[in-house]
Amino acid sequence: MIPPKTSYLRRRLLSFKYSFDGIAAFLSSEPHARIHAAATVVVVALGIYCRLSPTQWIDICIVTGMVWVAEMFNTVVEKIMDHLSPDYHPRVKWIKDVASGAVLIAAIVAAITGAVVFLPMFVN
Ligand SMILES: Nc1ncnc2c1ncn2[C@@H]1O[C@H](COP(=O)(O)OP(=O)(O)OP(=O)(O)O)[C@@H](O)[C@H]1O
Repeated sequence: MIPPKTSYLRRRLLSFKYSFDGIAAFLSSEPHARIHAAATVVVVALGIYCRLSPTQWIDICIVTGMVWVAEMFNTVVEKIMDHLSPDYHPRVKWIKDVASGAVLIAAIVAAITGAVVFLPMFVN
């Protein structure tokens, strides 16, 4: 917790630090996160190799970011539910399944976008 008398600027800097701590915790504790990181590196390398246009880079950045955000929120939902309700409960199943469905939608949209951007460069 940030002490109440901390200056505004220092509060903002500490908030950034905690956010980066969260990203580092996600990367170090979740195998899915490392798979996403590897996939992101491959996509960026492919984008550089294919000399994507600025618009194509924006498309790829948006869908890649969507997958990261969905996966991180899904993980948070899982952790919250495991903490609050470790035993089997149909409502927990509903909550976890919907959160996981959000990740699937983001992944499908990313896959379609990736195919639309990259496939024409290799098929012609
Ligand atoms: N406490 C519970 N009560 C009811 N169903 C649960 C519970 N915990 C898990 N499940 C079911 O098992 C599925 C997987 O949940 P789990 O917490 O193991 O996620 P996971 O396998 O780590 O998911 P991911 O692959 O997204 O990381 C859930 O989507 C849900 O259907």
